[in-house]
Amino acid sequence: MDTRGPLCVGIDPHASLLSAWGLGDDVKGLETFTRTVVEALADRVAVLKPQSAFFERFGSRGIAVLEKAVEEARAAGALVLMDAKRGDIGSTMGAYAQTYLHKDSPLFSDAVTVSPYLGFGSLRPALDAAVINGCGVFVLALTSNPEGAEVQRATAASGRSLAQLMLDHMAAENEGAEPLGSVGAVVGATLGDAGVDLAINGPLLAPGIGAQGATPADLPKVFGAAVGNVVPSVSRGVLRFGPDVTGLRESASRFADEVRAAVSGR
Ligand SMILES: O=c1ccn([C@@H]2O[C@H](COP(=O)(O)O)[C@@H](O)[C@H]2O)c(=O)[nH]1
Repeated sequence: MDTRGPLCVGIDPHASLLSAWGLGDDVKGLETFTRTVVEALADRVAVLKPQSAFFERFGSRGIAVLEKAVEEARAAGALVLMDAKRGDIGSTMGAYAQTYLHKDSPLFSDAVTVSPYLGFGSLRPALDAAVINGCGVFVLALTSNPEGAEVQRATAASGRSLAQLMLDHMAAENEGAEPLGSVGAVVGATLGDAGVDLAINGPLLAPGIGAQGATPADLPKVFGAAVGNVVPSVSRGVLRFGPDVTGLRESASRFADEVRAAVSGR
């Protein structure tokens, strides 16, 4: 993030994008789409975020495309954040941790998104694996979709919102870590003022820029004093400029410039 700027670009091979790129909605189309994005961006953006669902829908052959993309993106110097939003009882979380956060796994990634809504403690195997293996987890706090609020803004027994309760757990995990801890939060860029304490001493993934209507200019309002720790994420907003490699690069570069201007106030 220091050398490349904080932008994260999502790899979301929607059927509609495959079609717009002149590709089939099949494994060959998926492979061409993914390779094009990785070749265009992995040597320049800080983070690439494959959305696992779009690969899983093609079964084992889709997963094979995903494995190759993870390996090639990391080899080109991008961090890979696997957007899989896993969450389960602790014993099953252990298997998810092995899938994404263990070095000998074919899907080993720099970080994975997880859901804490089976209880923050259920994430323990992933939290521990992240620290041991030098990786990260991004925990859902306040998601970018409007439906999220009915759960995430609900009041917990402590009187805090559920999202704040989760953020407080994240802050405890990251306490004392420098420069930032291994536990990040997912907080949508679409929220207006987030209205929670985001001082978790960890990175803040901000999806929702582009197709969901948020812009980089919204980041200071949503994140306040924590804006310097934000990793803004755009998928369709960049991908719609493909398959032209220059189009993809220019679009990512425009978003990166807008983020820089918004965060520095210039
Ligand atoms: O709160 C969340 C968490 C994750 N996402 C994911 O990010 C991308 C957004 O894609 P766009 O095309 O930029 O809208 C997608 O993979 C979501 O599953 C999110 O949107 N909000």
